[in-house]
Amino acid sequence: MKFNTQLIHGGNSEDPATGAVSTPIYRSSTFHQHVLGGEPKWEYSRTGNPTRASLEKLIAELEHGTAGFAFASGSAAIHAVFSLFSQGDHFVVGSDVYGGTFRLINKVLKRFGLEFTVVDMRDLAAVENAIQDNTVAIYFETPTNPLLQIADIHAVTTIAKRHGIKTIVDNTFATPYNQQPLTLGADIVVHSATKYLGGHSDVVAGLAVTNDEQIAEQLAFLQNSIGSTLGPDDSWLLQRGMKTLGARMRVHQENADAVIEFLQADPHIDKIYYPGLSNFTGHDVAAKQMRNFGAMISFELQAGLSAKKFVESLRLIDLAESLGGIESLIEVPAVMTHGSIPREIRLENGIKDELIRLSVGIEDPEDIIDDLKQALNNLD
Ligand SMILES: Cc1ncc(COP(=O)(O)O)c(C=O)c1O
Ligand SMILES: N[C@@H](CCSC[C@H](N)C(=O)O)C(=O)O
Repeated sequence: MKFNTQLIHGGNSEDPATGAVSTPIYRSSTFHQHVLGGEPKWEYSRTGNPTRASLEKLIAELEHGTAGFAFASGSAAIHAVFSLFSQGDHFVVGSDVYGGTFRLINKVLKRFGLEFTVVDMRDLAAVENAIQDNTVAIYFETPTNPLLQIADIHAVTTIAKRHGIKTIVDNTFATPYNQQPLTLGADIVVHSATKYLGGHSDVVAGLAVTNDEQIAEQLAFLQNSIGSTLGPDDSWLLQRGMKTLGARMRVHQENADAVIEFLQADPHIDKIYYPGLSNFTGHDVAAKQMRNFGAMISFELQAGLSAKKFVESLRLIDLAESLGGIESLIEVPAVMTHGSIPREIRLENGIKDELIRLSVGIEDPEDIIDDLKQALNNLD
């Protein structure tokens, strides 16, 4: 089955109990057991729920994994994945990951004895040099949030395999439509499904996928033990949204291409961060490992122009945290999504105070561009 067909017919395309074409919402916390001490397929909804199971099967299929796991948020999925490891284990982490992931690492996981070295994932020598005797995994995003940096997944997983350690990739920005890290050697993929997978800014959810049987077994154990599972209503909503991922991504891309062309020509713009630009570091790697470059664009205005005035002047594009929804969203990472990272570390990692991040939606591109144009001209 090809990708778009899989989106629509994957998971449990027909409910085994009723033949329903849309997986029903099994809003039941527990299930009748016919035999005492038997091995029922369904026993309790934290352990397993048929609506969630359909979604978990679908994401496993889309990412070419063997097992998928749905969580109450992307952060919960990431937390469960790090919970696979133990006190004293060391990780190499990409220097540009979502601010909340840094917060989880620095304020929570370190308290439980996990150790981290932060590295620019574009520098493969630095990645290898950061590996220690107690390193167990490399964790990174590509493209990254918010600088759209590109890491060579196959090259990183080759290093990891050479050292007998695991690779974990946050595939939120690319989605399995544009990139499938497990096929490039990664062991675990995580998603904030709140973003492109859900696609309508109406559900908070997280997913993890693996093709390693042992990891799958442990993740099932952790998902049940920690209990941060996705409920049946949100599981249904997420799978419903995912059915149109391919169709949405095609329009997101067309619109992003148009917006890039506009931004490149506008005199108010100083710098654009977008892997589709041929002079952007990592462009060749992105072209090799991604189907297309996606619809996340970051940029900086010319010195002296106010990012605050610009984003507050927009009329159509919403000033809001999050991304990947059908509506265009804009934000200033230093103040909003990455505000939890101390300023000196943020600056060290290249996230300037005035950086602007745009998630290009699927509205008519002329309207998106007209709005950008009027807000930019308002700065004159
Ligand atoms: C790349 C990335 N990973 C993980 C997360 C965490 O996801 P969630 O908000 O669903 O917890 C986010 C945003 O929140 C993100 O942008
Ligand atoms: N205020 C939230 C930040 C949410 S960021 C959401 C998303 N990852 C994005 O990058 O837009 C928090 O403190 O967690």
